[in-house]
Amino acid sequence: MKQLNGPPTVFYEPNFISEEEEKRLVESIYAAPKPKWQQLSRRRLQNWGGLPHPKGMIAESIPDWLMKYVSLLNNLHLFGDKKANHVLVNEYLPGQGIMPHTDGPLFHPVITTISLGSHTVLNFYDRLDSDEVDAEDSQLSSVKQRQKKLSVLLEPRSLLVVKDDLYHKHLHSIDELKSDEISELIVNPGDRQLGEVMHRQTRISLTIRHVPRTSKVPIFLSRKS
Ligand SMILES: O=C(O)CCC(=O)C(=O)O
Ligand SMILES: [Fe+2]
Repeated sequence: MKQLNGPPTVFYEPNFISEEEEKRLVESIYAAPKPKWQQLSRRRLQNWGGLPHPKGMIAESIPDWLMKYVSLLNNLHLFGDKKANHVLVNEYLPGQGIMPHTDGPLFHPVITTISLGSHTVLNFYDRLDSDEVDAEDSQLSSVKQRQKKLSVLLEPRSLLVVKDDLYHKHLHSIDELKSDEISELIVNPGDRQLGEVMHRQTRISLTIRHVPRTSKVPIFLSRKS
């Protein structure tokens, strides 16, 4: 996997999956029952594998069409001696994004992301001493004063792996834009020219992680479903 021209703890692999695989994944995600979607104010998401919670995640099995990719990453030993057991699906329409945040203590500090349908640009910021890191999925309001440190162009079908320092000491975000301009901050522009503008389409991301605290469903609960 390619190491980027930035901190040593970010890896990027273009065309990690094929167009056919991308198409199948998108179809399966949109075939999920409607209540599987959780609508946020400016994007929507699906949780697979359970709902991460400070008290532990009640593990649910991940369907085969998705488990295929979880196993693929596990077999690459990307999570050290851990195995990924959770997939967060985020859908972003053009103009949608995610505020600067850290993924917090609910996850083992390796984030792997497969992008589908569109490119986007993921930004990283230094964490300030005043930032509360231990807050769950801490969203920070003082965004405006924050300087972007680097950005990564995430192309459709690519895999991104972020870990260790970049996980703990930085925040990440996606700007709420309909298009992105190739800037000097992008560490992997490929053969794109500075100033080139890329228009976003609907993007779906699969964030595949290991949730350390899990518990089994109590028998009386599993019977009810
Ligand atoms: O969509 C992405 O690539 C990033 C998602 C993310 O940062 C998150 O859900 O915590
Ligand atoms: Fe995140």
